[in-house]
Amino acid sequence: MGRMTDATTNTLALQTVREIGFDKATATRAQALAALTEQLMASYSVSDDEGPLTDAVERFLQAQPHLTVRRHGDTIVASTAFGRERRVILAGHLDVVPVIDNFPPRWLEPGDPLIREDVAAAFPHDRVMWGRGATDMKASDAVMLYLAAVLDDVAVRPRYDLTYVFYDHEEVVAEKNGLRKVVEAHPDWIEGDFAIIGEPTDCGIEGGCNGTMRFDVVAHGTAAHSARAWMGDNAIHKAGEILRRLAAYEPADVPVDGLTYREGVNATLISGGKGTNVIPDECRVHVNYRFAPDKTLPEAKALMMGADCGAELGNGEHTATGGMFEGFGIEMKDESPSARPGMDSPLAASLSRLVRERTGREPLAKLGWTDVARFAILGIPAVNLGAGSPLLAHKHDEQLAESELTLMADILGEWLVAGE
Ligand SMILES: N[C@@H](CCC[C@H](NC(=O)CCC(=O)O)C(=O)O)C(=O)O
Repeated sequence: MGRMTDATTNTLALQTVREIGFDKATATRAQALAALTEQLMASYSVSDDEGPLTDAVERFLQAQPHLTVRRHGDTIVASTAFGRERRVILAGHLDVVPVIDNFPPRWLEPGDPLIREDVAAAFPHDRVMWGRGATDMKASDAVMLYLAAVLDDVAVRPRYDLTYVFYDHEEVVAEKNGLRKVVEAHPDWIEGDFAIIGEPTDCGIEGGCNGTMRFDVVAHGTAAHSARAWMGDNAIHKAGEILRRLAAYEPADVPVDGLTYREGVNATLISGGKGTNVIPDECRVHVNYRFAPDKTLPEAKALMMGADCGAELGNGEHTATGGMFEGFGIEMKDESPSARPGMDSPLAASLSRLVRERTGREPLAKLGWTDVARFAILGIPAVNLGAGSPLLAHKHDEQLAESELTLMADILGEWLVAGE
């Protein structure tokens, strides 16, 4: 499913950087942010391989005397105890999607042909960090680690107590999500009045998030020799109807509480066939549905496969009784709810005001799925605010202009110190 061979993965994992840090006495803020970003990016951490990076993050946070550091699996939770009335959570995931010739990372100097035109146009004088995780979301992790080190209540006195969460397995099936596991095992570690998730937003605010569900749509047939095809029934040909329905789908823009969420239904993987001269008896189209926060998970499911999924066919498969894939087999793989924008909470509103002052940007809708949805379920208002363009997340040429690091550090540093 898009993963590299073990040999390639192992070679890349061996190149990983194992220590992160900067010299507090001598590094400027820009140097510290650049160093942390470089080290995080050079630490190979595709989902399932976050261990070495988690160890390095844990050591870095343990070296900060004002933090209490706890670990559950490959998730680190580091908290202050400044005695403030309210607590803000800063959360970032450490995993990245699989690399595609974009690891190890490197800095590109202005004028380098690998710098995208849109990035060069927006940041003509910047160095650019190129490689997997530049936007999703090691740049933001670097900024949050920097803040964790410097907001110590001695040199800088934050308005809030702070909890930093660096977690594993965000990019994959929900049951593996490290934040979910910590919330279940240690709910008292994740208490707070507001949360900021560093998913990429170009240093603007992105409110709420689309929900996501992934499932296989299955066409069945009968195997036979391809020289005697009439003895079988070709499942790959039948899957043409699944692709036709997908191609006919028109993405919808859905306004929710002032933000506009774009929905989507897309095939992301396809498989079928057992031999080059065998009529295939099964074809699976893996479908990803992104749905706006005006819909609950059951409502979204009903649109894809009917309100009641029909009889279990075995191996977890059901027949869709309605919706877009009516008549085909459905095997659910993963589902995560959407979250409404929540921009009316006082802390979200004040952060949003500061972002507007500093960048001129109005809040937008988060189109990917993020853990703001988890915080919403916990009753903790949350927004996405991170360095790097969300439009570049998961792309081969993922990249980040260096000044986004200082802009994010400026915004968060100022807001956490000045407060509401
Ligand atoms: N369980 C889900 C997890 C998918 C999470 C992933 N999130 C992002 O890429 C956020 C980046 C952004 O939009 O800023 C996603 O939305 O695919 C699954 O496995 O699908």
